[in-house]
Amino acid sequence: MKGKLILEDGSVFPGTLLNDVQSTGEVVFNTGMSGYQEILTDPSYCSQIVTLTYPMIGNYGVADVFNQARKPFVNGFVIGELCINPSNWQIQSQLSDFLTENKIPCIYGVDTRAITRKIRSAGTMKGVIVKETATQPEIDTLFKVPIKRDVVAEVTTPNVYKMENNGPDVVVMDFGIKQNILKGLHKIGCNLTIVPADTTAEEILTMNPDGIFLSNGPGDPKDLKEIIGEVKKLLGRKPMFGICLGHQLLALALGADTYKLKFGHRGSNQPVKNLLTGRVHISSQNHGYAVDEKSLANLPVQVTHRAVNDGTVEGIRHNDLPIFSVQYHPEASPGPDDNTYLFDEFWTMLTKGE
Ligand SMILES: NC(=O)CC[C@H](N)C(=O)O
Repeated sequence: MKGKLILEDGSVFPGTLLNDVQSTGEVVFNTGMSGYQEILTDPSYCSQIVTLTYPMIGNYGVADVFNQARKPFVNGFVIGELCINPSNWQIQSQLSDFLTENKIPCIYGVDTRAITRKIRSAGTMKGVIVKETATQPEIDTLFKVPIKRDVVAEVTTPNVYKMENNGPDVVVMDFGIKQNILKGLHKIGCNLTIVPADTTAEEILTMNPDGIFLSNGPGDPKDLKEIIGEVKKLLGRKPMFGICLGHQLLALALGADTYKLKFGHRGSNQPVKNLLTGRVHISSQNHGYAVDEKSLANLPVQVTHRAVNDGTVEGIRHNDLPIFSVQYHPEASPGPDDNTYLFDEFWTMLTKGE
């Protein structure tokens, strides 16, 4: 069935609908050459319509091992060529079946590079996926659907659970955590207790962990006022490490500010400079917001990492307390493993308290 992606500014990108599902969401692009299943199941994309610049998608199928969450949370998927004869030794099913089973609206055969050029110049915007025959009132109704804001509540774990190990006890605040972050923390030996996003500082401190981890997650960090209040109460009590949304929440709790980037950083080869070592690492990224460097001026916080492409803040560290965080994704999935050294730094903090 023919369909189209329509952006808020009126631009139209025709394609073919994989299934009969229409959608509204914030349209964002990812430049990764592989990793479509990890992108689909990364909870940080909740409520967004994701378009991929790589021209052929689905060529190695899907397999459970790539899932980053219990299900995909994207609101729509816009791709170029949809591969229908995939091959991979781990393959369990076809991407098209995975999308249909999970009711993910998908439009393929679309000029996704044209969408990307549009968003890069005009900025991220709202869009809808509709059938070619949709009437103007139907399109208007879809555009009126607000972009969901209470997204962390949708993706967080409903219950506390554990991933046991012999090392230090770490409480993981789950704002929409990717599986590979849990694997990364577990691999270095951490004994993990994963708690829902609305767990209070008092509840966490009662567990008396050796450290606290703040996860990635969807949405605007400034919408999470209550969580920021709880994170504030945890500062200085335990070593803390934050990734992506967790980094933004730590910064906000420390008194800094965040802002929305024009079109975000989403891809698997984003260069980041470690200002402490001078080395540039290639990183996986997925963020639409960033910490405002000016707002750090009078805080006891230093910028440790910077995006090479646009100079924005990619990592911070507290001058006196064992607290650090990065905006990008050291756990990769998808992307390179250049940055797993950050898990080792957390380990040092947990075991030496510095
Ligand atoms: N991956 C993330 O944790 C993203 C954080 C936040 N939702 C952003 O878009 O900036």
